[in-house]
Amino acid sequence: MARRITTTDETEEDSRIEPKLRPQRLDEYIGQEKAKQSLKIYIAAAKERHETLDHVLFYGPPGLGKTTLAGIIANEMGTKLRVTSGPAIEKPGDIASILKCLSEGDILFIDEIHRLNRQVEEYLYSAMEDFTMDIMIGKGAGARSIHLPLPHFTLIGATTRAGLLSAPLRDRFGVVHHLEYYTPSELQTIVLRSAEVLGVKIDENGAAEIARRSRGTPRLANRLLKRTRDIAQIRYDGEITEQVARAALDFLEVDRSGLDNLDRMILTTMIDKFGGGPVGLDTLAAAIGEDSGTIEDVYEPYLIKNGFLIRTPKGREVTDLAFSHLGLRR
Ligand SMILES: Nc1ncnc2c1ncn2[C@@H]1O[C@H](COP(=O)(O)OP(=O)(O)OP(=O)(O)O)[C@@H](O)[C@H]1O
Ligand SMILES: [Mg+2]
Repeated sequence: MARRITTTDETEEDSRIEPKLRPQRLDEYIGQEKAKQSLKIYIAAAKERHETLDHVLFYGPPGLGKTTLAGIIANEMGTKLRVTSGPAIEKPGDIASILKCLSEGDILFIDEIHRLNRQVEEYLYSAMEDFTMDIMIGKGAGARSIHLPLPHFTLIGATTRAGLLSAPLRDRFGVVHHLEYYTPSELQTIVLRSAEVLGVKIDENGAAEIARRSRGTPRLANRLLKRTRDIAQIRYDGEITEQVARAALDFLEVDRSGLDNLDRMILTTMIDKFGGGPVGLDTLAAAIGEDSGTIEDVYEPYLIKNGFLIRTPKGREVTDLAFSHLGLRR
């Protein structure tokens, strides 16, 4: 299936443009007030004591700003950021060489930290807790383990699902924050800021229209801004007004609630073929030609969160809101 414009996963285009759009300081970071306020305090306190910040874990859906926050923390602490990811660290030797190269106060960012393998994870425990590591020297009968001190560092972990982290690893983070979906008004501010960085002409209402259709996700807001800019430039006079944004987003088939064709297809299939449900997940999957795991993990959460779909013991059911959104009657 073709990639959806509404995906919140990082695309190749996103990774080219995102570094430019990432806020560098806490004060430029919009929304996530709770996380921001507590980080502000912890950072100030650690700096005043000339200590490193406690290990930090961010969890929450893709594209909400976990990587961005890791960079901001390094900037605010005035330290170096070393970036890696769970799947990139294959063996204990890999993590040992990363840890060996850290300097006092450095920040180590491990993205997708739930994907660390068991052995690597166990290795991290002592590094996080007492800033030491045990390494094996030699082989066979002559092998011995030596105990090495490490510099004090801060580990920042990011994951989309905290539930996938083992308890011993989770417990070693002193600061844990869940990132929340953004409100339309926060996203509007983000769109206006990104437009400024990219040199795109846009007015308040144009930004609000993009924000409403961005599924609470800055990554998607930025992507829709870029696509809308292209359409504004070719079909209109370049400036994104509410009317231009509306026309562009309709053209991109992202509707006024942020639903795309696939979302609407799921809802209409449920209505046309199953009278709106309840319908079992597997039956629905077969009807739309997708596997049930993908429906459950990727397609359905946004529909459920926004009240278009509910899960009942008998299966999935569309709501009155879905009927009225599609202009249909029960
Ligand atoms: N609070 C914010 N203010 C402004 N821009 C933001 C904010 N949060 C995220 N962004 C923008 O959204 C984009 C995606 O953010 P980021 O890469 O940090 O998400 P993520 O949570 O790490 O996603 P993933 O789970 O896929 O790694 C970035 O380009 C950044 O510019
Ligand atoms: Mg990230």
